[in-house]
Amino acid sequence: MGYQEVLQAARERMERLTKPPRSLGHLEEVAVRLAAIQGRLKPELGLGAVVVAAADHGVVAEGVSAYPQEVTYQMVLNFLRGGAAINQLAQAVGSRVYVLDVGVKGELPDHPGLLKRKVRPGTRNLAKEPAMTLEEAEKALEAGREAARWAVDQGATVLAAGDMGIGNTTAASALTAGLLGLSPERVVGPGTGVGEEGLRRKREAVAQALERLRPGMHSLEVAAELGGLELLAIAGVYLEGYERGLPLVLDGFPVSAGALLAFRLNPRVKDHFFAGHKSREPGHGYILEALGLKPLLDLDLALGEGTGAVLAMPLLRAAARILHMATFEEAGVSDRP
Ligand SMILES: O=C(O)c1ccc[n+]([C@@H]2O[C@H](COP(=O)([O-])O)[C@@H](O)[C@H]2O)c1
Ligand SMILES: Cc1cc2nc[nH]c2cc1C
Repeated sequence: MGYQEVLQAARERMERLTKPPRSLGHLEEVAVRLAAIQGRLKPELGLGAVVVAAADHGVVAEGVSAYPQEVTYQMVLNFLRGGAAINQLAQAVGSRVYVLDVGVKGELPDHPGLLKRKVRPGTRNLAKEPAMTLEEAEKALEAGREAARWAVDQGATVLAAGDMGIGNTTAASALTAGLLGLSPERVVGPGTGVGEEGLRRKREAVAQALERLRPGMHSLEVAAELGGLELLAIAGVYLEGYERGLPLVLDGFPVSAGALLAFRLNPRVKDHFFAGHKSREPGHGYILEALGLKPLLDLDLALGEGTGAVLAMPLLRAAARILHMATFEEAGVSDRP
């Protein structure tokens, strides 16, 4: 049975389960979509994994972040030592963390939880010139695919992407504006917390980058122009995760910008997408709207790293169990007055 047939059969089963219709709210749609993705009426989720893609951004030279560039490198070390939010939240929900260096400035140590696939030490400044070449974009995408294969081969049954990159909300804003045809004013937000002046510089940087786009450009060319390397890797994580048949959980703004790119490269990935949460960053809402996704959580998070995605994984796991409930007929429960 194909995706649509299982989806239909799961919807029919949902109507016969021992509960009033639609009483499990949005989790019911999550459950039937999980059934369709897994091709079985009683879906089940085991191990979860998050691939945290990290890279630096030349656009930090424009003064667009509240933090210095070296925080990217320092936070990757923190991920490897288990001291970051994603480590603790992933541990709390029983999810694995895989770190991917696709463009961090500086030499990182070898570590069993780190895939070293640096394409270049950070993007070029997207306000002034293309963030990367098309060849570099393709390499970053492939690095994300490889990281996803690593996670799946180690037993992941549900996959998320996370991001780390000082300056990446500027790149994510540019990519979102470029792919959706939105103005910088609508998509640019405070990121790590820049003030009014910083916001003005961010909007200006995005506007300068958008001027280089030409009608009819391929999505991958747009992404190479705007960056960043980790956003391309994230698109690769989702494309590979889709091809391996896994449910895919989105995180906040930068991760969702990568997911939007994945959707443009293969629209079918959307069947496997779940929006983990709604970020505080204003541009995120436009992406979720464009993808037709309803976020599972709304906790005022604005961290990234995949935190909102792993927090939603227990909800997905629980939703899958709904289809294991007894039907009215099986349980001998009356279903009419
Ligand atoms: O996930 C989000 O929605 C999100 C919102 C704001 C900031 N971040 C994180 O903060 C960093 C980018 O912020 P900035 O201000 O340096 O562009 C990057 O490491 C992201 O993971 C993430
Ligand atoms: C400390 C810190 C941690 C982060 N995690 C993701 N983005 C981040 C940005 C900063 C500044």
